[in-house]
Amino acid sequence: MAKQLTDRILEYLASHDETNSLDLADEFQEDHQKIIGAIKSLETMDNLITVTPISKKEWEITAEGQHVIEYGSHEAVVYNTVPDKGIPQAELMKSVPYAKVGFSKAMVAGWIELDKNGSIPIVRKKVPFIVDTIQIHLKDLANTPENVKTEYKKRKLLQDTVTKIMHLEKGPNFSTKIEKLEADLTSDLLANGAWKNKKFKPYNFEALGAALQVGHLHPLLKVRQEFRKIFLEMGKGGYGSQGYRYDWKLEEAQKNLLRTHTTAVTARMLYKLMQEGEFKPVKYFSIDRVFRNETLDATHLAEFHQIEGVIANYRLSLGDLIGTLYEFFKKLGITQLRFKPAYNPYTEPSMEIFCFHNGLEKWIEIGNSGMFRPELLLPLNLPPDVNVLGWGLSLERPTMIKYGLNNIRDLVGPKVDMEMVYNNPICRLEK
Ligand SMILES: N[C@@H](Cc1ccccc1)C(=O)O
Repeated sequence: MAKQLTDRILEYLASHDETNSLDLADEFQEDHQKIIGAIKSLETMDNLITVTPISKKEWEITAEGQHVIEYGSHEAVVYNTVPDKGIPQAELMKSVPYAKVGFSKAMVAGWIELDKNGSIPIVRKKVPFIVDTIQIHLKDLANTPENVKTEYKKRKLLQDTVTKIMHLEKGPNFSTKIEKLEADLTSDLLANGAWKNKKFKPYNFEALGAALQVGHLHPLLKVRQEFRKIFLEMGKGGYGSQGYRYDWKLEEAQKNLLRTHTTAVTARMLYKLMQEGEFKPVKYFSIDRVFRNETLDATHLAEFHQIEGVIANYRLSLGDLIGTLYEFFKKLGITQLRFKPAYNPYTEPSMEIFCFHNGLEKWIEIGNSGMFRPELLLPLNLPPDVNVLGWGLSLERPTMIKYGLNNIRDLVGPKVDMEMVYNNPICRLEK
C-alpha cells in the first residue's frame, strides 16, 4: 500500500526544517486540499507539528486582460484605429471590440478628440503617438506595482485569488512515527494493564456539546429582548409651532385601521398618564407590530415591528433628544450618527437618524425622531412647560444587519429557514 500522506509529510519535514502546504502539493503532485486535510489531522496530535495559516494573494489575467496583452489596451486599440484624417464616431464604435470603454478612456487620456462641428461627429487623433502602459504592465505583471494591479482589477483585466495555505515546522514532540492516541479509557485497557503504555488524546474543551433538542427563539425575538434591555438600562420603566399644515378631520381620525406606527401607543400612554392625576416625568418604550401599505420588496413587508422610545419631562430640548439618541445607539455599538430635518405631523422639529454602517461603509437611515408638538400634548392635559421627545426604528432592519440577511423574507414569513433559527446564537448587538 502506498505510504500515507501524513507519513510522507512527516518524513519530508524530518529532512527539511520547514515547508508549506503549497510546496508539499507540488513536491508530492497531490491536490492542495488533500495536503491541507493531512496537515489538519497531524495538527490534532499533541505538538507533533507547528502550523501557521497564511493567506497568499495571487493575480490572474482575465480573458479581457489576455485580449489587451494580444492587441493592446482598449483605448490604444481605439487610438490606433483612428486614421490621420479622422473617422466618423459611429463607424469607429462599430469597428473594434470594447469600443465604448476604449473610446471614453482614450478621451480621458487626451489621446483623441471629438469634432462635433460638421454634420456628423468625427473622431481625430489628438497626439502623434501613445505609450500603452497597460499592455506593458500586463505583459510584465511581476514588475507592476500593487496599486496599479488593483486599478486593473476594477477594469476587470485582472482578478485576484486568495489561497489559504499552511506553513509548517517541527513541533516540540516531533517524530516521524505517529502513535495512535487512545480516545477512551476502556475496561479492556484497564483489565490488561495496557493503559500504562498508551498515550491518550488530550481533552478538547473547545468541542461543542451535542445540540439540545429544545425550542429555539426566532432572531427577531432575540433582538427585541436586546432592545428591551437597552431601554430598561436607560431608566424607562414655546409654542410657536407651524401647525400640522393640513386640515385635521374627525372622520379620518375615527376610521378603523391597522396602526401604521407605535406613536399611537405613545399618545395613548400620555393620555393615560394625565388621567392618573398629576404629571410626573416618565420614560416609556414599546416594541410592537405596525402595518403599512408598502410595495413589497427585499427589504419591505406590509408589516413590521417598531421600536419606540419616549421621554416626558419639564423643559426638555432638542439637545436632550440628540444626547439620548447618541446614548441609545451607542448601546447598539453605533457611535456615528447624523440627523436630517424631517416632517412628522406629531413632532416638530423632527429628525431622520442616519448611522454609519461599518460593513456597508456608508450612511444608512436607521430611524426617525422628534419633539412632540404642543397640538398633541396640550389636549392630553400635559402642563405647558412639559416637553416630550421620542424616536422610532424598526426591529427588522438591525436584525437583518446583525444576522447578515439581505432579504426580509429570510427573516419573516413562510420562507424562513428553520436551521437559521436554530443555529444563530443569542443576539449581541455590539459588533
Ligand atoms: N413614528 C415615527 C417614529 C417617531 C417616533 C417618535 C417620535 C418621532 C418619530 C415613525 O414611524 O417613523
